Amino acid sequence: MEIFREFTFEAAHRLPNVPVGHKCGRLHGHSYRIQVHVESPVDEKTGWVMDFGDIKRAMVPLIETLDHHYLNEIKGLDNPTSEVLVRWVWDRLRDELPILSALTVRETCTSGCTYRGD
Ligand SMILES: Nc1nc2c(c(=O)[nH]1)N=C([C@H](O)[C@H](O)COP(=O)(O)OP(=O)(O)OP(=O)(O)O)CN2
Ligand SMILES: [Zn+2]
Repeated sequence: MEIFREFTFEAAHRLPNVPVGHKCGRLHGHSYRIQVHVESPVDEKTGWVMDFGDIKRAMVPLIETLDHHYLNEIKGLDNPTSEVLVRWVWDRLRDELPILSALTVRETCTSGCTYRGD
């Protein structure tokens, strides 16, 4: 079974590689949302895949690195598209959460990116 927990953070960014005049080349910010999905059989005794609190504990250091920061200044995020950001989070979370199955990053209510490690 797959469960998820959602996190939010606020951050500024600009996309340095977009065509001249593209709005995303200008400094702007988003209220990002990240869904962290984990998948494994439901444990018979606990009745859960894993404690939601343990997902939170794994994510907190990453959220602290991202929240209210200028993403372009963070190592590995010099071109902070949703696609780059979702891989950046995956690479830092996978060791803490071996049953990580998917990550969805939303920049806006209508735009986002899902990564399953492939
Ligand atoms: N594939 C991607 N395309 C875009 C990304 C991205 O990370 N990956 N990022 C952006 C910008 O960051 C932009 O701020 C968000 O894009 P968009 O959905 O266009 O935002 P709007 O809310 O302004 O959408 P409108 O429908 O134009 O109001 C752009 N593209
Ligand atoms: Zn943006």
